[in-house]
Amino acid sequence: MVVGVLALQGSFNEHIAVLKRLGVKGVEVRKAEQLQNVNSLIIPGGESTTMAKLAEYHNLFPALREFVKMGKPVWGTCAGLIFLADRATGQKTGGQELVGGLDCTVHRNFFGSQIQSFEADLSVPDIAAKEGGPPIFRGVFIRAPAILDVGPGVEVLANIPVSSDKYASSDLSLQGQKENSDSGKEVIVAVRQGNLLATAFHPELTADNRW
Ligand SMILES: NC(=O)CC[C@H](N)C(=O)O
Repeated sequence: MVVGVLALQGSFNEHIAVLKRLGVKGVEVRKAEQLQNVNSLIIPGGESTTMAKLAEYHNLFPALREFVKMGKPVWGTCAGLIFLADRATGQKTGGQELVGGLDCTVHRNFFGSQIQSFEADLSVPDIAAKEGGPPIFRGVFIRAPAILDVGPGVEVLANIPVSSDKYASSDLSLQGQKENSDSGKEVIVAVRQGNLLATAFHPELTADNRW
């Protein structure tokens, strides 16, 4: 198995290092034709507008869309999640091109600016059931996006509580977002839809390899 890591910008080195740790061959992907030599792909975190500009410059979008459509496994982390989403809000003026394929709406920089980056324990029962280990995963959120809604074919793998002021100032209050058991609100931060996996956080920056 050869895993490609989109290496235009962002945390691609960190993903390659984890793959190495797992004994999996990871290769950097910068050109469309390199996608033909990999079985699956990781789209790393970084800055999605910059990454999209670089992908556009290298004419990568058609090949990336084709890769997703072919049903090959693709995992997007953070900016990579934004790439995979069918719909995005909170974009810079003029928006940005998306690969799409993942039936969800993602909100860029949902939790605020860079200094509002944080770590949080996430409840991950599905991951624990499939991969073993504790039912908790330490999520590293760096100027992270959040998923505001998902289509019926999307499996939610992790949520995070959102404070009521954040909730009131976001698009969420309009969308009847799910309430958690403590009557707080939550947003989605990890999903799976068939061959696509997406996380708003950065598992490659932790020692927990389950994702
Ligand atoms: N860590 C990340 O990938 C952050 C994503 C970034 N805020 C963006 O919108 O592209």
